[in-house]
Amino acid sequence: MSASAIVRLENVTLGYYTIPKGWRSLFKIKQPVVFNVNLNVIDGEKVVIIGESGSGKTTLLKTILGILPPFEGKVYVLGKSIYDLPVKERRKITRQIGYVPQDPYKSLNPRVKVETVMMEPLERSNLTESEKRERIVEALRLVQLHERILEYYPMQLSGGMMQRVLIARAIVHDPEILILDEPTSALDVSIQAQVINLLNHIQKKLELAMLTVTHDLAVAQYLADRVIILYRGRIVEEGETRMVLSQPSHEYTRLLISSYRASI
Ligand SMILES: Nc1ncnc2c1ncn2[C@@H]1O[C@H](COP(=O)(O)OP(=O)(O)OP(=O)(O)O)[C@@H](O)[C@H]1O
Repeated sequence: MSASAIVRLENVTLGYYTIPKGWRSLFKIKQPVVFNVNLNVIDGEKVVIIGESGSGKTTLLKTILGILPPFEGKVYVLGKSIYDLPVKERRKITRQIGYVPQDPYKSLNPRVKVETVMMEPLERSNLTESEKRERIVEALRLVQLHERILEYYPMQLSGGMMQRVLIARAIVHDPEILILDEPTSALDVSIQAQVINLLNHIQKKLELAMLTVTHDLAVAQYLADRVIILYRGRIVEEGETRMVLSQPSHEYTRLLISSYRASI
């Protein structure tokens, strides 16, 4: 494996265990939803996985985040095969990932102040309270939020501000990679471009690797050095963004591009 690979998937097949109708819960069958995926995200690289709803994007992220062991294959994060490690060790590695979940409205507990949300990734660190505070203020500054919002509850924030809080929380512990699940899909169109610009700015400033999953070709166009097209759980095409979008080789990619063009 290359020394600078932050995330690497080798021949990964994964999915869920389901209980067939009429059977007791002892009897479970494997239901793969992602098949034989190979993926490599290197230091400082921006990769976007594009796929329609149900194609397996979130499932793929769950395995990288250490919460869904694959049926087959190896998942490396920061050079370690995470499912070959004891759970405690695995968590130590996956805590070095910054993660922004799919829906800001559902991801923030309405009864928990922004300050507590921001403190969470720093709980296990050796930093002093004032160093933690400094980190938090710096992360908020990077997402262009004032520290006074630490006293707010999520309900007092707009959707765009909630998303910025989630991005700030994902970078506050200085991760090696930022992983984003549909970072713009819950936001108003007018806010989407701002969030994309912000993410590009943060990625450049912190020199982070960034892995995003989305169904939205526009997100890929503005947020990816490299795109991966996922169709029904299989990678059907990948390459440099401009090349794939201008000269798609797979039928599904062509279809995605033509429906995107028709929508703008
Ligand atoms: N906990 C689960 N148990 C069983 N099947 C699941 C579970 N979560 C997801 N699935 C199934 O796995 C498939 C892929 O789902 P996944 O959420 O990864 O897709 P997605 O591309 O992220 O779509 P979306 O953008 O709509 O979330 C779907 O068929 C879904 O129904």
